[in-house]
Amino acid sequence: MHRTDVCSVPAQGPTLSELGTVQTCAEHCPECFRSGLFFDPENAFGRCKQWPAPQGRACRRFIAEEAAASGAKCVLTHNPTWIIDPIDGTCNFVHRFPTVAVSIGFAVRQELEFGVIYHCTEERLYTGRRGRGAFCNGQRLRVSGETDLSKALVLTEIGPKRDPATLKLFLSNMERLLHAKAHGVRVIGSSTLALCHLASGAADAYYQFGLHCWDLAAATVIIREAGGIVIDTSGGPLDLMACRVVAASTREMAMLIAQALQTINYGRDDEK
Ligand SMILES: O=P([O-])([O-])O[C@@H]1[C@H](O)[C@H](O)[C@@H](O)[C@H](O)[C@H]1O
Ligand SMILES: [Mg+2]
Repeated sequence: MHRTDVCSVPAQGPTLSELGTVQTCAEHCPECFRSGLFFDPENAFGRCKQWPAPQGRACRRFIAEEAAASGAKCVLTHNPTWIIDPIDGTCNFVHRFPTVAVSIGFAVRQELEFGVIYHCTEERLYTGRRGRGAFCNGQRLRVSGETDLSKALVLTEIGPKRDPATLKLFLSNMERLLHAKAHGVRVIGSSTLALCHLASGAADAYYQFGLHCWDLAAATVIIREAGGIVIDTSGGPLDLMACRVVAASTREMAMLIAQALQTINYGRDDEK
């Protein structure tokens, strides 16, 4: 992915460079940034002095859905890492259901620094940078702040497994939330965009088993910067590689949902 591909996205909001991405890169690794290596995956291997990689391996790394599908390992090291889902909502895309996004997150020292999610059909660019806020086409994002489940719109996604035991757990989790009187439960077919709806206040909570780090990385920064909470389904801190999440507009709401859920085991991204 070249910088110009992202920066030419037709949106009224901040471009990636306006967002501070370029500065982030420059701060983290001035030498690579000056030499232009930062955005060039072809040249990104073993040439960064700021983060010398053992045995000449890449100092800037990429974790991406299609790379993982071709057998690449998902390992989040301390090196600067792009975490990419080139098309989220693939099933929607195939059916021309217009809920499809591109998601790009960036982590340094295992800390999520910024995220960009582009809702292609709506031309909405969601951005978030740690400590600098979250925006959609230039408008500041704020979560709803809802704490009452009976007033909450809760989003989830089905996940890829369709065996009877998994489906039973999935449906039973939804049933538990409906029994707990959630105002509504929705499945829209794109975890990244569902998480953006939470960040914008259009939904109040999200949970899922079976999503991946590339579905979560960018959205996590955007939600946190919009004032929301992103945690593990156990109620503990988020584990980006654990293929599960609860996100909500408040900690209270996140804990209510975490406590209602039965675990569906999808393994870990970094053990596949
Ligand atoms: O395969 P993909 O369309 O990029 O991403 C998937 C979608 O967001 C889907 O709704 C969700 O259930 C999966 O967990 C995601 O991995
Ligand atoms: Mg995806």
